[in-house]
Amino acid sequence: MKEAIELRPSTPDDFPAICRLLGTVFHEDIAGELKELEAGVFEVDRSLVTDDAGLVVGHIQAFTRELTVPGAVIPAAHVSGVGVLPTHRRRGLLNRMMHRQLREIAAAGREPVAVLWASETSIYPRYGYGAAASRLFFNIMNREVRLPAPPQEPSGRLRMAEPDSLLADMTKVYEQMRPDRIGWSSRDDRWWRFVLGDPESHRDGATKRYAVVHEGPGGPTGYALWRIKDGWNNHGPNAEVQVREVAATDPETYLTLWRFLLGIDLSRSVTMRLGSVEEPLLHLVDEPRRLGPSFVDGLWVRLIDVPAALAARRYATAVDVVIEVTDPILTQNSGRWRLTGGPEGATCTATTDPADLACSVTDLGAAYLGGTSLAALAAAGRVRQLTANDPSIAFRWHRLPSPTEVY
Ligand SMILES: CC(=O)SCCNC(=O)CCNC(=O)[C@H](O)C(C)(C)COP(=O)(O)OP(=O)(O)OC[C@H]1O[C@@H](n2cnc3c(N)ncnc32)[C@H](O)[C@@H]1OP(=O)(O)O
Repeated sequence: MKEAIELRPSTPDDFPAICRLLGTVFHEDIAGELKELEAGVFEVDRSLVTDDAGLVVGHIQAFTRELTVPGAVIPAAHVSGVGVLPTHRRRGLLNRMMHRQLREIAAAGREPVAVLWASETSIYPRYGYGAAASRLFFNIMNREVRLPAPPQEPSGRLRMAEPDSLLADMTKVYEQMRPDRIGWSSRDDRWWRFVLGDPESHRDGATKRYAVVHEGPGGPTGYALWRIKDGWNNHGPNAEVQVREVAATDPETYLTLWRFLLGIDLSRSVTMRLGSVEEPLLHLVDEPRRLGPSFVDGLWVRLIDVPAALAARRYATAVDVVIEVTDPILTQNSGRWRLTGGPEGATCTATTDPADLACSVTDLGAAYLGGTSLAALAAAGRVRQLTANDPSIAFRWHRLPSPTEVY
């Protein structure tokens, strides 16, 4: 018998209904420029809807992008646009969409991992997604922090212009940095348009987006994107500089960009929602506490193909370990896997040898980018270390993951 609510691939004709649905569940109006931005990255063949007698009541999609992981850049399904209408919630529709999507990604065999940003942290562990990367939220009292003095003879200059006109420079900087920045996603032209998109509805009373590029003798070495929310109170000017992204290929550029952002006239605070947990700013200012940093979860990782994913990244130290994995959804991942490798590469094969470590696919996903320590998960009782062969250090990396964008 046909199920009352059908789960089916989307068609191009579904797009307006999908926008209405996502607008409803995320409490915003997806129209105008915002709808165009969504259309620009929409991949109809990676979108599923649940359909109740012709009405789109649920949606899930994936984007085809790359992700930087320790020592490698790999294909990763970027899952997004998950929603179920309030009239149809808690009837298992997300369950159905999520299971089917995971199976389809696995069957296609292209992407060893999937990633997402979670609207609520309790939703995704049940589907094998582990919290793999944190981000830092900064709320900076910019008049109360000092940066080191600028160099006597700066090696470059700042050039402010319309963001679109700086696209080539920003792309150059981003691509130079991306191979070594764990958690960064590839950005083709469509994704740069999405990142630079500036719909009025996202400004919340702030200005349009501004951009500045730092130009060194050999070309662009960094850029920053921000808006300003104007404000005045009894003390006078009280504007907030809202920093979206700062990318710099060298420390001098980084310092120059932050000196510029922290010094914008009439501002009394600078905020940044997607700071790296290793943001160099923490080590530059004289009063790091005045940066007002707070941790939040960022990127969630799901290992689609455990052996392929484990072999795709590199390891900080030599590793030769047997991991027993449980995966109730993609059951082909369940079993014992021998991971052998180190900084130069790795292999991972099925084994019948006894396990050194036992964990769920969710916890392995959490540890995959080197941002969550297996030892910390073991201390929480989520990972079981069964022998003295502990791969915790090998799974870390010289940089912590620093995802840059919510998609
Ligand atoms: C990657 C992204 O796009 S993140 C964005 C996710 N979307 C949103 O937050 C938009 C608003 N919320 C929604 O649209 C819906 O509530 C959804 C999509 C989160 C859940 O859809 P539903 O169809 O109600 O979920 P479903 O009935 O399949 O529930 C699956 C399980 O998740 C749990 N669950 C569902 N939503 C939530 C939630 N918001 N918080 C905690 N647990 C949840 C359910 O309790 C259920 O648990 P069980 O399997 O132990 O019984």
